[in-house]
Amino acid sequence: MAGVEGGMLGSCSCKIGPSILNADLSNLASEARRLMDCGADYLHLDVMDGHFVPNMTFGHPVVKSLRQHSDAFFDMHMMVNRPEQWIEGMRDAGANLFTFHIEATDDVTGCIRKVKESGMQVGIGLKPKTPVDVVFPYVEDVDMVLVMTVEPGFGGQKFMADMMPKVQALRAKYKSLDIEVDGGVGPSTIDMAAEAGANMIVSGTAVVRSDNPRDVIGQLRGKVDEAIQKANLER
Ligand SMILES: O=C(CO)[C@@H](O)[C@H](O)COP(=O)(O)O
Repeated sequence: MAGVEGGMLGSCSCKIGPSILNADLSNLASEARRLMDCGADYLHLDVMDGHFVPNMTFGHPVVKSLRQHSDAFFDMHMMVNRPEQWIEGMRDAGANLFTFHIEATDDVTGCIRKVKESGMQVGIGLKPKTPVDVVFPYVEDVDMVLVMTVEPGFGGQKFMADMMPKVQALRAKYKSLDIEVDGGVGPSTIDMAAEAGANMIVSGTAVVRSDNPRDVIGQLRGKVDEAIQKANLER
């Protein structure tokens, strides 16, 4: 079973992580199995506290239960205020990657350090209105940067193409950084994300509501692999 030691980041290869937000949450274990069996590389688990975002989902007790049924790499997207308070709980629940929002804490450096000390990998997320340069001072210390391509809080929203310059700016500066995009990503928008330089692709509605999630995951992977190959040839 994958625990907090389960490393996956660092190679800047294509990874597809379905978001379970719009899945059947009453059958989380079978949804997790279904998505991993369809070729997902990891699961993106959206934690919302009703304060940082106007929606609520679940916390570490649910993650701990899910861990009993899944070996998947758990990417925790912590849409919560004061993320520090949930580090230990998520680590004990079996989370692998703890991604907090830069807007959610006054102590970004301390939060990064605490996540690392817990043994989990660490990501920093940026809401759409947050400029990308605020994350630059921390990039060398984290495993991944998440560029939100919708306002966090709900699945099924429209992809914000105007977030792509942030991805491009990060990719131009950090060739081997894992860059994740999240929100409205599917077969009709993946080209923009892939060409901008994203390599970790969160896709919720487009995958979980599809009649053929395997095919959607394959399409997303194909576009990202193609863009990575092209970028490597151009270097
Ligand atoms: O974090 C969020 C929303 O806050 C995302 O993970 C979305 O839930 C992704 O779902 P789609 O936009 O792909 O439906």
